[in-house]
Amino acid sequence: MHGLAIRTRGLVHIYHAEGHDVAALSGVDLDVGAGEMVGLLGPSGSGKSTLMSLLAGIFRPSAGKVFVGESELSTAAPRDLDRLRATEVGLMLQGAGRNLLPHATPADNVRFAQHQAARAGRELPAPGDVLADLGIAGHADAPLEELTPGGLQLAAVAVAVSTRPGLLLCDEPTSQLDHAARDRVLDALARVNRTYGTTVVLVTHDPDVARVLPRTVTIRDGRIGGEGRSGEEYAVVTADGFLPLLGQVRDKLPPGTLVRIHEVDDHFELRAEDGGMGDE
Ligand SMILES: Nc1ncnc2c1ncn2[C@@H]1O[C@H](COP(=O)(O)OP(=O)(O)OP(=O)(O)O)[C@@H](O)[C@H]1O
Repeated sequence: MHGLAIRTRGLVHIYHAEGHDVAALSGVDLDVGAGEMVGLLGPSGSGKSTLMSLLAGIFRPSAGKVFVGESELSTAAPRDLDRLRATEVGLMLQGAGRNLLPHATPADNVRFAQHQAARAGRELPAPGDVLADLGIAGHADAPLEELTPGGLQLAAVAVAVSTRPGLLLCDEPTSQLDHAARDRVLDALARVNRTYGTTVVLVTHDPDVARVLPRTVTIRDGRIGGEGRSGEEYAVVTADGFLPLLGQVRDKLPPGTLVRIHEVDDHFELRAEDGGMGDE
């Protein structure tokens, strides 16, 4: 068991686009325990892919800190980031094809993905074993054209876990798959998580996927807007003491509304000053 924990503090990322800057993340405090499996949800453009890139050490944050295991990625030397990506962090980009060499078999793809880690002296599993874990050993030496969309996605997972990383990051691993293929890919990710203790973070837009994940984190406007536990939604108090409003409550408490929070016995009541609208 060798999962890596994630910790971000005050994470900010600004893209310097032509003529204007875009704040993609504006203060993300996220803790993921070693060996957790977490879904990252949120509307399009909310900052999910940016967060994944920062966790993978592809970008450096404009401000704030990112810890993956013992490594602090925002200040790590480029060669340490290279080494981490080659060995300890598996990244699966959106769309199976972006993760695979088109003219190589699944086994060759896994071998190729292991190359840098082998040079770094990491002990590596046999490509056949990696593919067997994902249930596609039978296609190890088949041309990629012979694989179904679900099979291709599993081959992409195999590439991402070819070095038995401590952290696996997957950007929409189940999009564009039918339900049976989606469930096979989800099962495979859950098996990797269970068997090797790999920490898994996956971006999804699919409510059915979100429902079966033990934990989800929703990004809204570049911040953590809520968390889910087995389908139940919660707001999360930020490190600096802010509490975002979720869903309908947000419509009922427009900006500028004055609220008081009362502690009553074993719970809190939130009372708006304009006549009780939005009680509780
Ligand atoms: N290279 C870039 N240059 C400028 N702005 C960017 C760049 N990449 C992303 N953005 C902007 O940053 C914000 C966050 O984008 P990001 O791709 O992280 O969101 P997302 O939640 O992953 O969206 P989606 O679900 O559509 O993939 C958006 O406003 C987006 O337009």
